[in-house]
Amino acid sequence: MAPPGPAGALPTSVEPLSRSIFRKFLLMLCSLLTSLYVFYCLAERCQTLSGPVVGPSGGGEEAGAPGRGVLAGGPRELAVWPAAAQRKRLLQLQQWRRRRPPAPRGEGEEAAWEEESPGLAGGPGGSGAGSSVAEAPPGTLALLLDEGSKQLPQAIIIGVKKGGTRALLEFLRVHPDVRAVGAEPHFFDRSYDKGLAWYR
Ligand SMILES: Nc1ncnc2c1ncn2[C@@H]1O[C@H](COP(=O)(O)OS(=O)(=O)O)[C@@H](OP(=O)(O)O)[C@H]1O
Repeated sequence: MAPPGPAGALPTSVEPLSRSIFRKFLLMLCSLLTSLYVFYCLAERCQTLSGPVVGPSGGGEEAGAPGRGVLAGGPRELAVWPAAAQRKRLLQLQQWRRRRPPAPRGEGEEAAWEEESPGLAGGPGGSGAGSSVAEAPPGTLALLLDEGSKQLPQAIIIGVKKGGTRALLEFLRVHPDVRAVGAEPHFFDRSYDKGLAWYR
């Protein structure tokens, strides 16, 4: 029979075991923290990236065939972008209307308001030397012209077939103050008898 070991023999056999568990725990904690940090960095990077401009999929006249030479993104994509910009501008204008001081007002009040909202102070509704539509945020002009309501167009592109009218429309559409119909309405040659109510 083996002689009993010295006092403390049991703790020495247990110690390496707990040490290895502790080391594993540390390793797991480190890898968890590293993956959390990587995830955090990626999330931050995603926020700073601009979102993709994605148009609704599907064919149709507006979708445009490849190789038509309009823009690399294709007409569908361009048709979507103004809608997002419009929503943003609508919000801007709503904020601007909320913040606009009631008229009439004194010179002091106006100056204070213009200090508070320098980017919007030039919008219509303001007065004085600094007020002009050009100083308002982009897209304000279209909103102030009651964009979204049923109106007759302010400009019409007329052209022969294969004359490059689609390309012109798509390039104009890029501007945030330009709102264009999706498909060609063909009012004057096909739907004139339906009247202006149809055209609006
Ligand atoms: N800047 C410029 N220079 C030369 N050619 C151009 C330009 N812009 C558009 N295009 C060509 O015009 C064709 C499309 O014209 P439309 O948009 O009027 O076509 S459509 O009739 O409405 O279908 C189309 O030609 P095809 O590709 O032969 O169909 C376009 O490539």
